[in-house]
Amino acid sequence: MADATIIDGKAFAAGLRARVADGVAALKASHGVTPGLAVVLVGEDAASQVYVRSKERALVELGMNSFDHHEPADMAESDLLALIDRLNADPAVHGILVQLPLPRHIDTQKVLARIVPEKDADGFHVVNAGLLATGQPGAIVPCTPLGSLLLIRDTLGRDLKGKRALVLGRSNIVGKPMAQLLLQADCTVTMAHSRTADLPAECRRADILVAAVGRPEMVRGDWIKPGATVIDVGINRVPAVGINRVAAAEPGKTRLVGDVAFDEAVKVAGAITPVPGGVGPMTIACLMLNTLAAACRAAGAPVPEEAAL
Ligand SMILES: Nc1nc2c(c(=O)[nH]1)N[C@@H](CN(C=O)c1ccc(C(=O)N[C@@H](CCC(=O)O)C(=O)O)cc1)CN2
Repeated sequence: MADATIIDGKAFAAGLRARVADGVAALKASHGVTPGLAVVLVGEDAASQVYVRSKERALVELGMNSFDHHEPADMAESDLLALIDRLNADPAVHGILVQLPLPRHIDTQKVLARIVPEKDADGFHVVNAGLLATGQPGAIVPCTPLGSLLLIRDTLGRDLKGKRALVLGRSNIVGKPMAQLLLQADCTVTMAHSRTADLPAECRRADILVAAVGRPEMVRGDWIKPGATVIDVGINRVPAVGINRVAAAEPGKTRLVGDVAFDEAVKVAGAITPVPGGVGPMTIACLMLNTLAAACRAAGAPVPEEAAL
């Protein structure tokens, strides 16, 4: 059997970003509005700093305003809530993003709930989760599941009716919204997690397998149905030689792996996302899309089709 098609998330994300840039220019021309995203980072988490810088750079590249708020790790929760109140009230801010994880002394749910739902560029607010779960229009969809769906559609076409989909992982920001999106697309959806009985057998039934469990290379090649579409959401940093290998790792050197054992899975799947270069780049591209969509809604302009599920 031929190896799987590699789903090039980096290339798809570049195309999506170009479409967002066109949309931004069109909104400026038609309504005189420049979309703006407030990017809030609390603390010095190294990975978060990298992601936030990428987001701020992307906003500027696409012609949008980036309102950067980099706050100290010991910022009081009440001060963060007050900042969000100010951003909620600022008409130049169409979207608000609070980079996660937040420092432990801050209640994440309380902070996310404070963002007004129409500026919730991440789609994490319970109102947006509720709109998505009840299939109502206007939901802002979380970026990673939205990006994953766009890659699935690009691979399999828009008609996913009757396909068996398995979502491995039940987080509020990936697993649950991903399952809702696939359900809305008329897939038969199973949600699985670390406690699921006979997980390999459950996975083997899936035409579409989305792995978002945060465990390096957990999904093995023989868990995959031949020809399945595999979307690997995991981004795990491991010692350079990797897990499950005998040789010692070079001290200090790391590499990224997904939740799927890629070298095994690529021999069985029909199509698969790599890590890096698969779902990851779609997360930031979809944040740009959600910001444009929020600005369009605020201006009474049509919302880009890819954001209006
Ligand atoms: N408020 C949010 N916080 C977090 C989110 C989120 O969507 N909203 N997601 C993650 C981190 N994240 C964006 O914030 C993110 C993760 C990974 C990538 C990405 O492009 N990954 C690359 C590899 C990058 C590397 O070399 O380290 C890839 O997979 O190709 C982008 C964004 C947690 N927090």
